[in-house]
Amino acid sequence: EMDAIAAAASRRADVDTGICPPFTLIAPAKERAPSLAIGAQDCHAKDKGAHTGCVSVPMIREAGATMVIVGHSERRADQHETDADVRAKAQAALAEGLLTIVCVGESESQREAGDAATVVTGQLAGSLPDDWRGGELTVAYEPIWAIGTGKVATPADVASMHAAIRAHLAARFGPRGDAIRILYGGSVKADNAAELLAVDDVDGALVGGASLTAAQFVPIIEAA
Ligand SMILES: O=C(CO)COP(=O)(O)O
Repeated sequence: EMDAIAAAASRRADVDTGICPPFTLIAPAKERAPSLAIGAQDCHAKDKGAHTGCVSVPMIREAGATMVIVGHSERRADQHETDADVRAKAQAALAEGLLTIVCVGESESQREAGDAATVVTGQLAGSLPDDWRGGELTVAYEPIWAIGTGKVATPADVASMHAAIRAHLAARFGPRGDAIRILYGGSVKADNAAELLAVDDVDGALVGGASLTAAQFVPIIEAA
C-alpha cells in the first residue's frame, strides 16, 4: 500500500501528501517510502522528563517524522486533553520545526444546538499558540459526528465553518493567518474528495479510514 501511495504522491508533486501512522510504524514507513512525508498522531509537550509511556517531539523526529497531529477529537475525548494541553503540544512541535496539524471540531449535539462555530473558534483560541517559529502551523476542521461515520458535512457547512476559521486566523495573525492551511476531515472518500476540496478555504484533507488502502487513498490524492 505504501509503495502505491508513494508512487501516486510523486506523480502529483504539486500536492503535499503525508501519512501519519501509529508511533511504532513511523520509522518503518519512512524506510519503506522515503519520499513521502511521515507524521505522528500525537506527541508529548515536554522534550524530556519523567513521563513514562509518552513520546516526545525529538523522539518522533528521530524516527523520521516531519509532521504531527495534535488535539485529535479522539485524544480530547479518550485522554481528556484540554485546549491548553493541545496548545503546549503544538508549541513543542512547532519549535522543533514540525508541520503541526491542530484539530478542532464540534460534536453532533453542539451542532444541533447551533453552537458549532462558537465551539470551534473557542477551540482555536485555546489550542493555537499566539506565536511560533520553526514549523508550519496547519488547522484541521473535523466535525466529530463526521469522523468514521460515513456522515460527511455538506459543502455549504464546510464552507461556512472554514470561513469562520479563516476569519479567526486572519484577525489573530494577520497575513500569517491568511497563509495557514485549513484541512477538512471526516468521512473524506474518493467520491466526495473533489467536491470538498473545491470549497473555498479548504486547503487539504485529513483522511482517516480511506487512507488505509491505496485503492481508496490514491484517488483522493488525484482529486486534490
Ligand atoms: O479522524 C479522521 C482523520 O484524523 C477522519 O477519519 P475518517 O476519514 O475515517 O472519517
